[in-house]
Amino acid sequence: MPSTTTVPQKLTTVDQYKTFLDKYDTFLLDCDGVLWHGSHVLDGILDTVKFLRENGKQLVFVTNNSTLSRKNYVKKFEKLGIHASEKDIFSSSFATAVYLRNILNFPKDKRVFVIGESGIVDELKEVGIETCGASDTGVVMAHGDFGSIEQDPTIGAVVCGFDININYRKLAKAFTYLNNKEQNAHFILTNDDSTFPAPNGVFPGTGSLCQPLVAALKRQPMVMGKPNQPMLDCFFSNYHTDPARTCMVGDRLDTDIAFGANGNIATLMVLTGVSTEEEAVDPNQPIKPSYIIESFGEFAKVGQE
Ligand SMILES: C[C@H](OP(=O)(O)O)C(=O)O
Ligand SMILES: [Mg+2]
Repeated sequence: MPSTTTVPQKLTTVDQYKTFLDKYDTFLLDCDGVLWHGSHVLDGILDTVKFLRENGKQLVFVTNNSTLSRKNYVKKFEKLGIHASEKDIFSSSFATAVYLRNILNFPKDKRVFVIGESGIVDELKEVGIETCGASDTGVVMAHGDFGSIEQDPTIGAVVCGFDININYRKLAKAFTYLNNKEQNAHFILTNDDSTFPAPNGVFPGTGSLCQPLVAALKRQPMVMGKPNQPMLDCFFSNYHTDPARTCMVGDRLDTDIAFGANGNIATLMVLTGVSTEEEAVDPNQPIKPSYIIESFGEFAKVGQE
């Protein structure tokens, strides 16, 4: 149940895998660091997904990666050999759109300035929210250009997600809108993952990219993704699974495992992403996984017996 167990159980044998799998009907699967690194599917994942589905398990994908919309995630999954439908994919860009529309009731006459990629733009468009800023990609500034950064009263929120082409101009515009106290624009992060795993290591993630704004504004943003309430609400308002037979599978203690703990479901931490086994068993670690396994692809061995 809640992932604050004192000692996580390390799964290492096929018998232990079987016993574990028999306990759960639904698996919430993190993507980066569990299923893949970028566009490189990890060993055993395709066979594991096939085996679990053949045995009636429900797989739902929950990713803090805001760079794609759910529609484009479906295409990514298909390209990588995994069938997935939009309703089974919860991305932080989707959670952001749901939050702006349903919780903030975002005004029709306002726009969102985006530091981020198409995932945010497309998901906000899906709920009828106009965006700007994404087109600033590649637009560099010269020291004489500060005059081109002007107030914009139509901006009701700044949303910051992973933006591989983040630049000073985007930060200067976002700062200008957020620093205008009368405008009172919302400051929203799709997720605050400090890093993300790529095939050749970890790199700065959204939580690191937005720090210039946090420092300049002396203001903390609202964060949508795991382990926070907007992503929890997004999943649990769409899926009514039995918490006792639902397990979150992730590679990060501070997002995935904390998300499972906040949702009062069991958690399985894999060692193919960011967090390490040493961190997970550290007595000072506040949130511990229920279980640990080398990789999610290990479960393919149950099907190969
Ligand atoms: C952003 C990305 O999200 P995930 O798919 O792991 O939630 C990551 O930080 O690894
Ligand atoms: Mg991950």
